[in-house]
Amino acid sequence: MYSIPFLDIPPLASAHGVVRLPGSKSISNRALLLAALCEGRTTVLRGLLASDDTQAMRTALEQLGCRIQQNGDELHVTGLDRHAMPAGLQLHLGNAGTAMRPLTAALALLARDGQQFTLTGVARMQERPIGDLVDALRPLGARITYEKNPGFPPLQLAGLDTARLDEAQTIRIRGDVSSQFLSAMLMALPLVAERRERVIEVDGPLISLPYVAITLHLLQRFGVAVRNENWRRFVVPAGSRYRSPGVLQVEPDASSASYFIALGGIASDPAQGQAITIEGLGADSIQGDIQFIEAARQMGVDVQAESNRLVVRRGAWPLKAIDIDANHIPDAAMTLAIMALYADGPTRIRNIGSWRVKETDRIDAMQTELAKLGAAVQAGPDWLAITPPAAQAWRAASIATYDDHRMAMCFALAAFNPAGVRVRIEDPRCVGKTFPDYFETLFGVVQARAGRVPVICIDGPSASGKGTLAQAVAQQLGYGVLDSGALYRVAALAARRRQLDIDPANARQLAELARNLPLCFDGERILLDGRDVSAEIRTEQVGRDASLISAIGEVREALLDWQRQAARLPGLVADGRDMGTVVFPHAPLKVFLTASAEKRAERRYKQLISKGNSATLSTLREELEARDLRDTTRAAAPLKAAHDAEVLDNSEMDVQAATEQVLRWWAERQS
Ligand SMILES: Nc1ncnc2c1ncn2[C@@H]1O[C@H](COP(=O)(O)OP(=O)(O)OP(=O)(O)O)[C@@H](O)[C@H]1O
Ligand SMILES: Nc1ccn([C@H]2C[C@H](O)[C@@H](COP(=O)(O)O)O2)c(=O)n1
Repeated sequence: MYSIPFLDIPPLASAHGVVRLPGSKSISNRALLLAALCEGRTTVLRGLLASDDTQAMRTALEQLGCRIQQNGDELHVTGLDRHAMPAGLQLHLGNAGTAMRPLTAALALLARDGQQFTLTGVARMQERPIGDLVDALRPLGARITYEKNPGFPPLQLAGLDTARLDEAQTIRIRGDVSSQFLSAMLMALPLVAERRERVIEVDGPLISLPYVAITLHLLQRFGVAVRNENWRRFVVPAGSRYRSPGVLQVEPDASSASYFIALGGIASDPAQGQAITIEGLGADSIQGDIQFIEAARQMGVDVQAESNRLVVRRGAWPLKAIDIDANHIPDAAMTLAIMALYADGPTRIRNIGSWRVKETDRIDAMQTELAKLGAAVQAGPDWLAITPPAAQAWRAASIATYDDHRMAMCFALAAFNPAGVRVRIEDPRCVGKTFPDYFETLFGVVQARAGRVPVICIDGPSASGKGTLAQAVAQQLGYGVLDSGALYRVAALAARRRQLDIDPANARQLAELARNLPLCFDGERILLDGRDVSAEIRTEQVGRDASLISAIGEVREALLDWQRQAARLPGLVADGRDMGTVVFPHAPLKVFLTASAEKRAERRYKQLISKGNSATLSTLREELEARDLRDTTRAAAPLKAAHDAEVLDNSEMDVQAATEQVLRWWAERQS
């Protein structure tokens, strides 16, 4: 997950490959709750989504006394003992509507007389309506009060007046604000349907009907067969009781699939045999958002839906503009708004009033952010119309995401714009709500325009601080880091282990060894022949050997592929001696980092002492100067500043100041 202030997505050209998506949020949070309501029984949930919203539900259930154990990809949930639930709890549900609404209904009916719970969430959750659900629960005897604003969380629950529960007639609920109110009631009513049936009638139109279908499907899996009378009236039969299904497999999220369906339609080239394949989700899905496929097809995308897999290719290009009632796919419909940028005319998305009460007012947010890219956008109370920008009228934009995961995910697709401008996604961490690895998954199947992954080169002499600076810059930008010196160190160590003299006379064997290094990067660890050598390669002895082996041209040539392969999206910071001159000559930013020999020797001395090694300052300085001499005077790729490098002397500069300077240069290059 990218926990950085912004993520710059460079211009992208194409996409192909296979993706596996995380579990459905809607199914995951319903399944967690229903498993918790199976008193004493254990349910094994497979493929459950791990995200901010499911964590909110999970934490709340654990606070209530539910036992939840992770076992690899499985979650073992043992149902709550309703009589042992601790009272006086405050449950913080973040911005998870799929936790707030169903837990409100379930706890309102589960709580004993006088047993208190507070349900709250982040600021935006406190602006998301819940009054219709509370109004439906009160006639049943649920004691619920608003802590701040009437109609909105936080809520105080204070148990159930069972006398009123017995008297209660048909429950009425509005269906036109959020279908979660109806779903929440449907999941809560089996808790009080032991002796008599419970009936719900929907007032007004019912929106987002497919989400109610998921609820009914899961209720069935958990042993409760609700009678659905034409989506207007629902009957929970007398004697209903939750029973664990044993094992429940959670499908990949169909709303999350919409980004990759759009991706295939925008960026895979069928002439080159390219496609995006989505595994584990297909025509048999129980999720309403699977109907996004139809909308994508209307726009000209070629989608082949097998029972458990989708294969997506670009069909019509440009995409076809459409006019669509998207009430049945409100979440996935946001992706249509981005696809509209690649269409042959204005696209109109109608009947999406529920967007206004989601994580943010999505109609306003979409209108504002699409306009930044150059689109002409009109909006009404429940519709949006998007006219795409002309090919060269696209503008580079910094997209605000409003703490809304879907804003971040769908706007990433704007990076395929024909003008080749970059797209900045602010607060990319917000995707943690439903798809923490969204950007990693995306970058796994897309290619940068002209193969140009952004690379920042940092070259310079030993102990100038290249590695430290590279890490700091990469962290700010979410880029990967190439420590090319480590490759020379590993090659030298491998040669020593094979008792191969580091001598130009052995150039051929050394190069062969370097080309086929049995090397593996495992996070911070470097494994050689399967053994962790991360510490061993940092010794002064290996440093000396690395300096010798790096002077052999054939070895340098052999290590080129290793280094170039490190250039992966969203970008790379490469540190070494010849990053800017040889390995990445087209890099848009090259920094030559230097400092006086005195300062560098001092830094190395402190570094070694702090790690418990013995060292003397004068010897270190001599060795450092000898290394400088070898590195700068060797014939093969000597250490020198590239002609177009920015020279940065950090003798009197701390790491933060140096990092800020490099980020300033990078920002200039971007604009
Ligand atoms: N600007 C700076 N001011 C003070 N200390 C620094 C600065 N930059 C780096 N250092 C410290 O200097 C030491 C050496 O830094 P670092 O390992 O990043 O250098 P390097 O150039 O990558 O070295 P090598 O080429 O040998 O791998 C580290 O302990 C680091 O914390
Ligand atoms: N691109 C590179 C990186 C490193 N080297 C040489 C120079 C050093 O003597 C040796 C070890 O590098 P360090 O880990 O200290 O940065 O490898 C090089 O020639 N080219």
